[in-house]
Amino acid sequence: MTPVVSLRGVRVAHQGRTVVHAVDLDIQRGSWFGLVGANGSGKTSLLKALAGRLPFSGGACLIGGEDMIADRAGRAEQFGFAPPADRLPDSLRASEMLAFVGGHLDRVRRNLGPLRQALGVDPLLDQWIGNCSAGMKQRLAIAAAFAGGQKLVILDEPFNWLDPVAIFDLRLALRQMVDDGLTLITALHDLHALVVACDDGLILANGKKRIDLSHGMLRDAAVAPSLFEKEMIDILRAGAAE
Ligand SMILES: Nc1ncnc2c1ncn2[C@@H]1O[C@H](COP(=O)(O)OP(=O)(O)OP(=O)(O)O)[C@@H](O)[C@H]1O
Repeated sequence: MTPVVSLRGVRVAHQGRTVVHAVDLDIQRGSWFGLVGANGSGKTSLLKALAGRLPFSGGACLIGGEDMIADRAGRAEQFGFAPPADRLPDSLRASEMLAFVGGHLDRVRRNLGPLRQALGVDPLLDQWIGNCSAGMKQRLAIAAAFAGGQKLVILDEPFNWLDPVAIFDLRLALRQMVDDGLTLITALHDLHALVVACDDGLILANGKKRIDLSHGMLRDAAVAPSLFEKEMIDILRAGAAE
């Protein structure tokens, strides 16, 4: 099967310092890809570049078979991307922010599908964003990534700040959307979420690919999660020590 996203040797730099080094990855359409790595390992930089919020400084980026390495605006159109929850505009109501992203609130509601219920979006719509708690802002940031209706969505640590019920409901709703054709790419720190939700993934260490997490590895991990956790922690510790 041809991957919908294919990266070859991509690099990302901040102020001339390369923080993502020659990463290769392939993501299949209708799958959930999990990116794992230590703090500062380059996950956000890689995801922002893929979503067109940063330039790549080298490599090849094929999306739907089209080379988009130099087309930041094109990548930004292709991907729904959650803004950082603490950067949402305080002076807007949630409904205004979501309508701004999605064009019209009715369209936003349709695009959210099962997330509308899972994130409890409706009771938040009339709230001023500046009056929302950290978890409420996180729900709105995730909703913003889906408001435009893209079939490729990137979420950077989506479960941060959410309460246990919201984490559970969000995971199930996202999985349902992936099973219905969404391609989802998430940075994750939670190895449990990686195992129960993701189809494939990779571990980044110091901006380099450490290992691919294949579908088979993640299915085996679901059978022996403690063993998998220990192996992953050893890999992450070794990567951080290099
Ligand atoms: N705006 C920036 N300007 C300069 N350097 C940056 C900037 N953003 C990130 N970096 C650097 O890039 C490297 C990778 O950071 P990045 O945020 O991509 O890591 P991460 O894996 O997402 O980390 P975390 O798990 O803590 O969110 C770090 O060394 C960081 O200091």
